[in-house]
Amino acid sequence: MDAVFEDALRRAIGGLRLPVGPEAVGRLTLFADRLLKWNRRVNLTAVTEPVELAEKHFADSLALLPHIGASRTILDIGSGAGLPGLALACVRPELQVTCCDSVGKKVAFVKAVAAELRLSVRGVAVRATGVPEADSLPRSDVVVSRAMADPDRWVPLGAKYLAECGRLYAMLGRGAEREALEAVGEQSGLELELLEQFALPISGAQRAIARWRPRGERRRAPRA
Ligand SMILES: C[S@@+](CC[C@H](N)C(=O)[O-])C[C@H]1O[C@@H](n2cnc3c(N)ncnc32)[C@H](O)[C@@H]1O
Repeated sequence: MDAVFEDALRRAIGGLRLPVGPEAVGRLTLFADRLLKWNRRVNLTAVTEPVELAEKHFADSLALLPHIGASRTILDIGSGAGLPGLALACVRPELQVTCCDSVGKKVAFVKAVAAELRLSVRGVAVRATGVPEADSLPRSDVVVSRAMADPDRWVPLGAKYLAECGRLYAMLGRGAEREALEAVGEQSGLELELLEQFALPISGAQRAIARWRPRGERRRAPRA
């Protein structure tokens, strides 16, 4: 992977004030290098321009870091080539991360990079159906999807995988409407706890992170 990617990644991480050390930048750069190499024979991503890849995929995925606190387990449903799950594990190797996707070749890629980096990331090739045991997917402290489905479809599905005191996240593009996110949460017994709208620092592209908690749970510093 070239220096252009690494420089853009550092700039984007700095602009978002994310806690990412030099060793993690090294792991993320290796991840990006393998992504572009695999992408020549297996279609994993449409974004191959280094600055765009660094900012719009990698740094954007890492925007979840300040929110996950002391959580120990993360389930990324529809992780594709490992975003955000594998990227988060590059920065927080102590996390137990499960990346799931219905496309086997994407999961094969995640498994190969996780093995090379010796990260505790489990790849599961399955179409998540909302039944954790049947899907062989763990209930987790953080259940997240990025660009996987509209909140209307994601929230009722993702809610089924929450561990006790867990938090459900959606990583969204522009156009996240608070009222709609509140309503979709209510239908699944959840309460919208956070909606953070932000701009990526290089392109100015708009992003949002939404977080729901089980309704009625006492407000506290979340584990997630
Ligand atoms: C647009 S891609 C996003 C990939 C990745 N999260 C990212 O941000 O680059 C959506 C992915 O979700 C996967 N997907 C959609 N529905 C799924 C389901 N029910 N279970 C598992 N994977 C699913 C698709 O196979 C696809 O790889």
